[in-house]
Amino acid sequence: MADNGLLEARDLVKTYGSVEALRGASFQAKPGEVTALIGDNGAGKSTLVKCLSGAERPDSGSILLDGAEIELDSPTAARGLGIETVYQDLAVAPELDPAANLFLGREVYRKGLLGKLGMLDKAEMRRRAVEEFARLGVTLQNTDVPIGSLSGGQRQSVAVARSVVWASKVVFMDEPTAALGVLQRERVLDVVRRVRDEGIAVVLISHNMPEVLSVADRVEVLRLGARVARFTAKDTKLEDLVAAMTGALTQEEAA
Ligand SMILES: Nc1ncnc2c1ncn2[C@@H]1O[C@H](COP(=O)(O)OP(=O)(O)OP(=O)(O)O)[C@@H](O)[C@H]1O
Repeated sequence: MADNGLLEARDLVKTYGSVEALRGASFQAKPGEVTALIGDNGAGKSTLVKCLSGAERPDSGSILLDGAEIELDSPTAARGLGIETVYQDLAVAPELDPAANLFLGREVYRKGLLGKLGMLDKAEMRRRAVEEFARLGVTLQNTDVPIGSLSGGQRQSVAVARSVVWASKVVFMDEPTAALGVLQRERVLDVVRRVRDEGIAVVLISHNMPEVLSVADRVEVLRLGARVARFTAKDTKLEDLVAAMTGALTQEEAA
């Protein structure tokens, strides 16, 4: 459980050749809140998330966790600080069962002879997976089958759970409900809410504005590589979000 985890980006600049993907972008994600990161296509959302999850290095600007400046030179470094990312493209291994997916890359081994790593401890992984799925409210029809045979919503819930289980501070979710039906979408959003309620800072990247307003506590808007507006979701209408995304409404000076 996290009781801290304020993540901040200050004035991030990132260029790809002649393209300025981020032009002094700032951002804040607070513990125990869902912060939606929205913006039109090409606004810089993915680039910002990549910088904040260690997949890209900004050219300039600073990143702070709990008020202290941090260097994120790899996704492993970010994970080491409790920052996890759920990608849009469902990073699960379809041929493995849900428990094995939860522990993918972080497998539990039994102690072998002379302290060497022994066999995979499947029973322990399964026990912990059942516990974690219950905690996060992930209900699976069958936990003994390859995840590829589950529904899209169940697969996505496992993908979300997999990052969340290891995240102690911040989780980025890039369009976690894209391509899901209405009921499946609700199930994934319930998992998102539970994670938030455990005190993690959840960052939701979404193009679905009704979904943003139903699940987010705060909304930060990027436009042309800079933050242009911030909203408290409960006081905000869909039109306000659209106005900020298109540039009709500007609260903050773009860098
Ligand atoms: N690896 C790259 N090489 C060159 N240009 C890039 C690269 N990544 C992003 N860009 C450019 O940077 C800008 C911001 O892209 P980014 O993907 O961050 O936006 P986005 O807000 O996530 O958009 P979308 O909603 O369409 O996914 C775009 O103009 C994009 O073409």
